Amino acid sequence: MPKFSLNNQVIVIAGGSQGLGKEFARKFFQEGSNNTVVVVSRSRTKLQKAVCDITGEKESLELTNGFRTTTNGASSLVYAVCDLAEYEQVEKLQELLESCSLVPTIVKLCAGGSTPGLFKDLKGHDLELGVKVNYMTCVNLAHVAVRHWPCAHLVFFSSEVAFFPFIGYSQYAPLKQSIKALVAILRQECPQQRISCVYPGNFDSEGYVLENQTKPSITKEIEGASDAIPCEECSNRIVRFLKWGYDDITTDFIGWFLMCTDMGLNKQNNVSIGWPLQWVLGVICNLIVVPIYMLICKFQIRSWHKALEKQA
Ligand SMILES: NC(=O)C1=CN([C@@H]2O[C@H](COP(=O)(O)OP(=O)(O)OC[C@H]3O[C@@H](n4cnc5c(N)ncnc54)[C@H](OP(=O)(O)O)[C@@H]3O)[C@@H](O)[C@H]2O)C=CC1
Ligand SMILES: CCCCCCCCCCCCCCCC(=O)[C@@H](N)CO
Repeated sequence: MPKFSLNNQVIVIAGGSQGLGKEFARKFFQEGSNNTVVVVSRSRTKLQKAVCDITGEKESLELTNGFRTTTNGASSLVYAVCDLAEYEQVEKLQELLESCSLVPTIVKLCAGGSTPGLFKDLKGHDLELGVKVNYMTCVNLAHVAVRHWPCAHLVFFSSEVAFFPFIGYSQYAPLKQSIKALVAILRQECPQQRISCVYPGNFDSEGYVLENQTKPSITKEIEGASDAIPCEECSNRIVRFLKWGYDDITTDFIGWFLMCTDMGLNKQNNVSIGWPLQWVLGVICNLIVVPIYMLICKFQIRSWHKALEKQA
């Protein structure tokens, strides 16, 4: 299994134009050496701005046929426009990388985002976007990676809601649970490949600011246990865990605790921090703490519905 290092890597960052993806790009570019960082997303303008922000240059470089990395040990940062929800576009991206003799050693599958709201209030378009942005981007890129880059370390980004889906996240949580299932299967099918999965709690990104504009108050209330941390802090924690060799990663205490309650058959071939403790704590909590919490939660949701009815 490859050890995680910030040096001498070829890194593809899906969703690298903003938020956590951009923060990872900055880290590899500024803190590491001899890296080739490729940030990938749909929006050319966002990508160009992200690259310029990180390099401090006026111009950004697009990955094109014939691109060659520098040979002086410095890192390069380039962008590639690709809607990762479209399989053909992901294949084109792979061909482009191959034409530049770039074989990724790390793939970060950071694209994702939610439109919180009650299921009945969401538009058909929102539902489709939820599937595409959160799941199709991951499954497409993972497929190309497994076929063409069997030595690459894959880092998936799910969410704490994969352990506990709750009111307001119908457009999002089922897809983050799907990522967890995909990861479990890929670990069995590709034992030679390092496959990590991060289950972040809230962190303060562009996407987080946007989702908060439509987030129902009850959703905010329940997820209050996961205070938003800065992107940089979030990426630092993730890097630390990856360096220690953990492959199931949470970014705050409540996330680690939620994982305890979900240690069943999906926890094979991998370790998370304090996993023996997680098994034991999980058993006890599922017997005692979870039933009490579910009652409290049920009560919170019922009061919220009642208050809403009164308003109407
Ligand atoms: N912020 C939070 O509180 C939490 C976030 N997460 C997860 O962590 C990851 C990073 O989150 P965050 O930084 O907040 O995300 P942001 O919403 O800030 O950024 C999402 C990125 O994904 C890209 N993207 C979206 N759709 C596509 C697509 N079809 N093809 C290619 N790129 C795409 C966007 O770029 P563009 O628009 O240019 O395509 C953008 O760069 C996500 O998977 C998110 O679900 C998990 C738990 C909590
Ligand atoms: C005994 C059990 C106690 C349980 C307490 C429950 C607390 C739940 C906290 C969940 C926080 C979810 C954060 C992720 C949100 C996310 O993914 C979005 N921001 C999307 O971008």
